[in-house]
Amino acid sequence: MTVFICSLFLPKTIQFNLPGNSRRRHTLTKRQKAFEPPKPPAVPPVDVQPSLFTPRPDITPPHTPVDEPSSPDPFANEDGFRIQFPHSGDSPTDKTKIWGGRADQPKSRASTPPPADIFESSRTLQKATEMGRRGIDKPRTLMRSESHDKVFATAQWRVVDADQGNGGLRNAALAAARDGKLSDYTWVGTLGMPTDALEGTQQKQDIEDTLATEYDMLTVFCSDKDFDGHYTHFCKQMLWPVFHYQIPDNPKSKAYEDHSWKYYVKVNQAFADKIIQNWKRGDVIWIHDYHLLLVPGMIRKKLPEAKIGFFLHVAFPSSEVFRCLAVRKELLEGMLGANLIGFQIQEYTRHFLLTCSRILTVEATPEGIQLEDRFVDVVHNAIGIDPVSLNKHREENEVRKWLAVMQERYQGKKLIVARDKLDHVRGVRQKLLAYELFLNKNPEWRENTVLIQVALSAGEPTELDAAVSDIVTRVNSTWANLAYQPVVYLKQDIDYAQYLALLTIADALMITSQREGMNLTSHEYLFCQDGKILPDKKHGSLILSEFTGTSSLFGRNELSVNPWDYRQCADAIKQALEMGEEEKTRRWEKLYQSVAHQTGSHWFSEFLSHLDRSYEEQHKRDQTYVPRLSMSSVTAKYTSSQRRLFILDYEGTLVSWGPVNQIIPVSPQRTLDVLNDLLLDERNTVYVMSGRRPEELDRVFRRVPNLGLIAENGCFLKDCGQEQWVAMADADQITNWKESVKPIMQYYLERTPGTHVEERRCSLLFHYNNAEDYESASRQASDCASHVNDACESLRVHAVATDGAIVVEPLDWTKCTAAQRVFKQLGEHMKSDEVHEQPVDFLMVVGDGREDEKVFKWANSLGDQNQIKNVITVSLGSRSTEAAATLTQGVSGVLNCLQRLASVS
Ligand SMILES: O=P(O)(O)OC[C@H]1O[C@H](O[C@H]2O[C@H](CO)[C@@H](O)[C@H](O)[C@H]2O)[C@H](O)[C@@H](O)[C@@H]1O
Repeated sequence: MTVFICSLFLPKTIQFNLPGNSRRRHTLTKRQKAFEPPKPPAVPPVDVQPSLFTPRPDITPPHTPVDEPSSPDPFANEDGFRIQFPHSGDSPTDKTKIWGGRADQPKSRASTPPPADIFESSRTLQKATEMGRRGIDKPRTLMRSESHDKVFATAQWRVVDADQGNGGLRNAALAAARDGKLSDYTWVGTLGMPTDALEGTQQKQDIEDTLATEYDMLTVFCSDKDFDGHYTHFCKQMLWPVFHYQIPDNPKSKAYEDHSWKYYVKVNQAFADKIIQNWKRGDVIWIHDYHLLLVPGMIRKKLPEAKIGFFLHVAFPSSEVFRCLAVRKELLEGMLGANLIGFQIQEYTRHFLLTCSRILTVEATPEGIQLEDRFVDVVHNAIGIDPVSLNKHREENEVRKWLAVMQERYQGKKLIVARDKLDHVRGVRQKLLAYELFLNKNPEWRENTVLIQVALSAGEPTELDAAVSDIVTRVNSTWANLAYQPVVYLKQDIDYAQYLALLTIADALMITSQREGMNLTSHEYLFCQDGKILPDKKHGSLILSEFTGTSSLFGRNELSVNPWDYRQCADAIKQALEMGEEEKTRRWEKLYQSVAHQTGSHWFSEFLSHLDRSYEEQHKRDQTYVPRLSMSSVTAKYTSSQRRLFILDYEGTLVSWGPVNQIIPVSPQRTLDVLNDLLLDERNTVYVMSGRRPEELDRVFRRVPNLGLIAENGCFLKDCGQEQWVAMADADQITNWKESVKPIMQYYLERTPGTHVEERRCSLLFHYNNAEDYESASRQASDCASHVNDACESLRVHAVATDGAIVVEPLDWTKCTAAQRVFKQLGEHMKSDEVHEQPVDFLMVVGDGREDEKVFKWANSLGDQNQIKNVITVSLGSRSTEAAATLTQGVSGVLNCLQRLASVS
């Protein structure tokens, strides 16, 4: 059994040894790489603040990017997108490596050809500058042309760690494998670099083979243009902002444009195809994140039996935001191809369930989504870090050396640190403004506090870069002096050793994301603050945005802030720096517990075990798995029992479905005959259950004396042989919620021609089957349902979608509660009877709908607990079911079955 871990980027990629590239670079030892002397930049970088940080002769600070003259953009493709190369925003991966650009990789062909006078070398350097990477050796001048392609087709290459992708996921998988929780696994993903130039070459085949055989990695190749449209445009300009609440009301938002959708589909399809080609029965497929939302559905179409998990690492927004996406249905349907969908925290799970119920008009329960033919489990399970590897790496010499440099450099200063990707979502601008306010308000802290902000480029320079740089300049020019610089702003990444040193020496970490799925930097910070490496620096404070997933795990032991509230953030900085040791330790200990408990390895194995359970459970409910009812077995059980109880659904089971909005005057004679025949045997008790009103059922069954009736899905009960109906539901409660729901329904009614509202005693129905425009009416109906569910949550009612109608009904009285009452009464009735051990020794439940599932479940549990010797639960139709048997011949199959039982003695 193989576990396929599918993420957009493989943990490995390819580094080419290009002619003209310095060979020295490839032969450097790890140590040499870390301490190689810097090459001074040709032009001082514009966006890096002059720093007082004087390097010691044996330690090399990072290279600063080189400013290149601006030139036409050869990376723009025909759709006007710009090729961008992704890079990591979570913690740097835990290997010392060159945080290099892509000088050594093929250029994308997604763009139109560059003007002849543009040399690739300058483009490469510009890319490196943009990407904020470490200095790179200048390759020989290359044109992006056939000859350029040939260079790549023949160049030597090697497999290296990729610096893009999800570091948290990678670390969790490695940790799970190390801990023995994951044995045979194969990664599926792209190389995260342009590959058109390799097309048709032996090189490409060799790379693919090497990754497959030596690294257990399946490479997904897609054209540069598809990748660009998928990642740079659809993922980064549409999904990423919307998933992080950058609402398309903003005139600059691109969320309404969908011309890059086709690239998103293509890349998702390439992933699905790769997995389908390699899948074997019993394999597990686990797909990760918002880049691959369609893959579960695409695989499900081809492999209905596959075990598929999906985990969303980023936030899932409120349904009000998600519904702005033009392809909202397709995205949700894609995700619902999985057996289990995971989110980081409960809030995202709730949003997803509600969004599905609104947009797809499907039934959402707290456990998941009931589709017509399948159930999809939905769960929240937060990712964590890997303390074991973190512990190992922070012991390394490089970390200690950087600590020594920083201790000396920042002696007597309080350090607030941060490392974020520079996009709007991460709230770097808000953080700097809050810091500025803090310095303005607290003169006593000026000259004693330094904010070290590492900012990773998020692609092209934007207005945000300029705005952030302006604030940095303003703060520094206001408060700096010859010996002090209040903000150290590094618009580039740092290596892992520096990162760990930064987290260890900090007095506070400040995260002000406007939204973020989780935030593992804060976990790593807490871990590094245990005082093991620097005993006199420990238990630093954590200032954390309340809009991160992590914040919901930390129980306010962090200094929780709203990043939009600058004053509060500024006060939090002061509080962090002035907090007494005792309070710092108390808070840190609690936070550390969460981090240590919820590790990446734990997350990984938990999800996979949950997927196993969901898959098994869903298969039990699967129509193709649930066996057909065996007539001989049911007959044998029937004849061997003395006290039989039948609970039979009415419409769809004993008669075909009639128009829901019309009163049915009579039942077909055959149904009435079969029921009467069953009741001829006095060992039989028969109840019919329905969503219909009591008076309707009275009319329909007036010629079946001794029949028990359950009306309005359990709100009314009429026992066998009784004249009177018993109201099960609390009348006041019903009146109360109806008062709230009616105006909501009225609102939608007025806006949707051809719909009507039906009032039953205990439920309200919004019928749209005969609407003039069915499509738009069904959207209105979903909105109506979610409106009711939002507004009436506390009133113990819920709105559910049925075929052509929204039904609002109470949560506390169901067909199941009525069936339980019937069973209880029979027990009480028979208490004094010593002949029989069980009040009922045969229970048969037959149904076809959503409301019948609860009755099946309850009945099965009575059988499991041995409270009833023979339990038979039978479902009709094609929905997934809790029933133990199915009948495929519809109503006539049910009537034949009951008739046969009635005819045996
Ligand atoms: O920038 P991308 O390549 O599109 O990827 C998005 C981000 O993915 C990873 O972060 C996400 O997963 C983390 C672990 O579950 C979670 O902590 C974070 O909140 C998510 O956004 C990756 O670590 C980031 O660098 C990427 O930007």
